[in-house]
Amino acid sequence: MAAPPPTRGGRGGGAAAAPPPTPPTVGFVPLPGGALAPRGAASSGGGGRALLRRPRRSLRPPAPAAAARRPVRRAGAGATAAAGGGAPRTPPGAPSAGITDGAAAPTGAGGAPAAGAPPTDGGILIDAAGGDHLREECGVVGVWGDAAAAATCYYGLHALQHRGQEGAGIVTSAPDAGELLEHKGLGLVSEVFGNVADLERLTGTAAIGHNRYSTAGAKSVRNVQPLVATFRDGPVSVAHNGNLTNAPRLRVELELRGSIFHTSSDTEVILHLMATSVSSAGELSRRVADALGRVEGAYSVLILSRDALVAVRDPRGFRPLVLGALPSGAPMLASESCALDLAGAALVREVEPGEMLVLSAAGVTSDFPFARARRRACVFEHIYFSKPSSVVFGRSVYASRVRFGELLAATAGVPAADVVVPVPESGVPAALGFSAASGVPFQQGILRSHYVGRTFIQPSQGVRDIGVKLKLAPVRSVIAGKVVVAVDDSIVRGTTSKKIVRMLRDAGATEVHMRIACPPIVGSCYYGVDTPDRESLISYRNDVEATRAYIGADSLGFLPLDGLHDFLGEEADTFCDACFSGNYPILPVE
Ligand SMILES: O=P(O)(O)OC[C@H]1O[C@H](OP(=O)(O)OP(=O)(O)O)[C@H](O)[C@@H]1O
Ligand SMILES: NC(=O)CC[C@H](N)C(=O)O
Repeated sequence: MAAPPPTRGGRGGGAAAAPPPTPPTVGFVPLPGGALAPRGAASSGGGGRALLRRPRRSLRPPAPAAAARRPVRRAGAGATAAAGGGAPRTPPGAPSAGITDGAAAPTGAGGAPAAGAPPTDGGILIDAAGGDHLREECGVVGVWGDAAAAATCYYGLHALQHRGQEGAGIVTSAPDAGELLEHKGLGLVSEVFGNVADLERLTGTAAIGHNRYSTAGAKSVRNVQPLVATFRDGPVSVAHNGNLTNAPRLRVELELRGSIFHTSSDTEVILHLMATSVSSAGELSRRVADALGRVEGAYSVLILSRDALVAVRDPRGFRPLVLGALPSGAPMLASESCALDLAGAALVREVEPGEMLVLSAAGVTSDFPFARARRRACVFEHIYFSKPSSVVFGRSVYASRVRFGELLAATAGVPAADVVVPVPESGVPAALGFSAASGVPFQQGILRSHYVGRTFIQPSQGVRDIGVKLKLAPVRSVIAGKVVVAVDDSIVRGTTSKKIVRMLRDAGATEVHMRIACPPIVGSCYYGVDTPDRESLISYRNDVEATRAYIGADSLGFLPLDGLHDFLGEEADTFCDACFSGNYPILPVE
C-alpha cells in the first residue's frame, strides 16, 4: 500500500533524527447437550461441521508550569522527519454521518488538519488535560454447565485484568433458581472479590463476568458490568466489550418511548432493546438478535438468563471473543485465549464475526442473524491490548509483536547501536524482534516494578509524571556509555517516551534512539479502546520530527503503516487500523 504524502514529516511512519542527522534509520471436545452444527444459512461453521473446531487460522506531554491548556501548536515546515507518510485526519468532533464502510475521514489539503482544527503556530502540541494510560478496554468471560461456574469466571477475569482495571463483576445462574446472583464493584478483580465469601455466594452452573474500563458512561459503580435487569419473564444480565456507536441516539428514542435508564453506560441500551423487542414473548436468542440488529459499532457480548447463555460478536468482529472447552467438556467463552489457559480450558475456535452462539440445556447452537459485513478486527489488539500469550483473531499476539520489531529494525534501524532495551511490558516482544533482526544485543536496561499497578497512576498530570518513575527504573550497568535503542509498542500522549529518554540519558546513555512498533496514532477509537481525544494524541498534531524533539530522543522511528499492512498480508483489509489511518469503518451517530 502506498504511503500517504509526507506532508508533515512522515506521520505515517519512518524515523526522525536530531541534528546532526543519524542515518535512517484440541482437537474436538464434546460439549454437553445436543446439536453442535450451526443453524444459520450463512454459517461459517458449514452445515455439518462440528461447532467446536480449531480456529481457522498519555499524550499528555507534561505541561510546563504555565502551559496548562495553552493553545495547541504543531510543527511547521522544515521538520526533519524521514521516510513515511501522512495519515488522513479524523473529522473534527464526533461526526454524525451514519454508517460508512472503509470511508476515510475528511482531510485538509495536503494532509493538514480538516477545517475546525485548532490553530497551529509551528511548535509542539502541549495539552495538559487529564487522562489515563492507554491500556484500557474491557474483558468478558462466560461458562455454561460448570459446577464451579463463578470460580471459573473469577480465574478468567484474573487472566483478563489487563483489559480493564476500573471495575469487575460476576453474575451466575443456577438451574431452577428464580433470580440471577451477582457481585460486582469498583477496582481490580482481586479487590472486588477480596472476600472469598462473595464468590462462594455465587452458586450456579452458568456465569458471566466482566472487567470494565469505561468507553461510554461514567466510571461509577452503577456502570460496572455485568448489568442485570428483570424482565417480566425473568432476569437477564449482559457483559459487553466494545462501544456502540449509535447508543446516544438509541437511548433518546428509548427514553421517548418510556424506558428509564439506570446507568450512563452504552451497554444498557441492549437491555432496553431486548425488553422492547417485538420478540419479547419469544426465546432469549430472538430478543438478543432483535436488539443487536439495531445497534451499531463494536460488541463482543455475553447475555445470561436463567435458561441460556448467548454469545454474540458484531458483524465486523472488532473485538475478540473465543470459544473454549473445559476438561469436563463445558463450554467457556472469553475475550482472549489466555483466560481459557488459566481456567484449564482448551481453545476451540473464535466466535465468528456476526455469529450468535446459544448455550443451553439443549446444547450449543450457532446462527448468523445479522447482515454480513467485512471483518474489521482491531489491529491494536495485536500491538498493545491483548496478552502476548493469547491467540487473537487466529494469530499469536506474541509472534505478531516480535515480527513488528523485526520489521521496525528493517525500516528504521540504528547503525552503530550498542544495545536494544525494551520499554516494559508491552515493548518486550518487539524489542526481541528488533534485536534479532538487527544483531544488536537485547538487554533489560529498564526494569518494571511489580508493585505499581495502574491503580496508582491517577488521572492528574503530577501523579502521572511520577507514575512512570515509580514503575520503570534504569539499569545503569546496561546503559552507561552506550548507544541505546529503546523499543516501545506505541506512543499515545508521549508521556512515557519522554520520561524514558530522560531516564536513559540520566543513566549515562551516550545516545538514545526511540523505536515504536506501530505507526503514529492519529485518531481516537470509537470501537471500545479508551484512547484519548485526538487533540491529546501527540502524533495527531505533530510530525515525527516534532515528536522526536518533544521526547528529546536522538532519533525516533515508527513502524510504517504500509509495513503493518504487509505484515497482515491478504488479511490487511479485514483489520481496523482507523487509529493509524483515519479509515473508520463506522462513524459515531449522536
Ligand atoms: O505515550 P503515552 O501516553 O505515555 O502512552 C504510551 C505508553 O502507554 C503504554 O504503556 P502502559 O503504561 O500501559 O504499560 P505496559 O507497557 O506495561 O502495558 C504503552 O506501552 C506505552 O509505553
Ligand atoms: N471498554 C469497553 O469495552 C467498555 C464497554 C462499555 N462501552 C462501557 O463503557 O462500559
